[in-house]
Amino acid sequence: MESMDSLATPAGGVNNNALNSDGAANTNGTTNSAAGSFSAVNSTAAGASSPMGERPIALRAVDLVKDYGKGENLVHALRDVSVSFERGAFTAIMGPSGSGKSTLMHTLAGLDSITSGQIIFDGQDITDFNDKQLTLLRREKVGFIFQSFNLLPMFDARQNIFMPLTLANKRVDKEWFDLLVNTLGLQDRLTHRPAEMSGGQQQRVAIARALISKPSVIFADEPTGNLDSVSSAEVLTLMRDLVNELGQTIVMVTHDATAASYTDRAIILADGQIVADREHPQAQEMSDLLTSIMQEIVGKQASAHHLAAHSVHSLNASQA
Ligand SMILES: Nc1ncnc2c1ncn2[C@@H]1O[C@H](COP(=O)(O)OP(=O)(O)OP(=O)(O)O)[C@@H](O)[C@H]1O
Repeated sequence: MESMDSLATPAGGVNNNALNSDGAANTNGTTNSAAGSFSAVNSTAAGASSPMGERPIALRAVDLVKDYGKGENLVHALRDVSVSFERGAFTAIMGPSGSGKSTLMHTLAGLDSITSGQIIFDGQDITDFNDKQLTLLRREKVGFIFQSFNLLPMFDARQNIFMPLTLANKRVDKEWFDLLVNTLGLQDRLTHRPAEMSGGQQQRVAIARALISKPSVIFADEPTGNLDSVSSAEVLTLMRDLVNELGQTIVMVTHDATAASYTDRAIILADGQIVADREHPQAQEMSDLLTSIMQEIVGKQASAHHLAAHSVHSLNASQA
């Protein structure tokens, strides 16, 4: 098995290499979504067709540290994480439970404060942003997709999609709304409330809601965690299309190696650090990698227990 050290990329797993936008779709074997396609959209800002090495960076973390608690309760959730996310790339954040995936996503999205380090969002250093600035950043530049959809049950699909604009007191771009609705195949669902829709349909509404304000980055937290395999594939294909055809930047936390295979790149965290960084991840490769990382963690824990037990035994023996 590869050691964790050898799995890690140099300099904290950062890489500014361009991702091959063509290869991602091809190697993942994804097809155009049944629901529609974004081909009508101008993708100049996308960078989706940018040659290798020329994509701008949408989001960057430098030496990011996040601690929770104090003293005995101190937890190092992120330990000096440095990573860049290219504009127009679809990136998966993976890792065992408790490895820091949510913490990384929340800090990058300005939802959670950091202990030290720096976060550069769209060229802006948001590290010292106050609450008001962070609220504005989240409203204007960030879209969220959640495992549990988080749609408001008393509102229909149209009202849910409009919600970020309603809250920000902004006008709806009718053309953009129509494009999203057509592309996501929601034309005949707009007057339905969440309870009247399938999980896949609800998640498509949530994707439209995340996109309505044209965010710079979309953060998706286990977006297929509550979906069956058919709906998962549909949602992931749509997300892939958003990246390929709109140049949307998406950062997705997932446990699912198949979901990761739809992305351009997968980063694996273990114990608050990046231990692997793969372009064009394949499902089997990611599954094997995660298994080996878990085995390494279990092995370390077992030897720590063994060491502790041995120390206690030696102490008892010396006192006898
Ligand atoms: N609010 C908090 N207070 C104290 N510790 C926390 C808090 N949030 C997270 N942690 C700890 O930080 C570490 C990283 O947690 P995090 O939720 O980011 O991991 P994760 O990889 O997203 O886990 P999971 O896959 O189970 O959601 C864990 O040890 C967790 O217990």
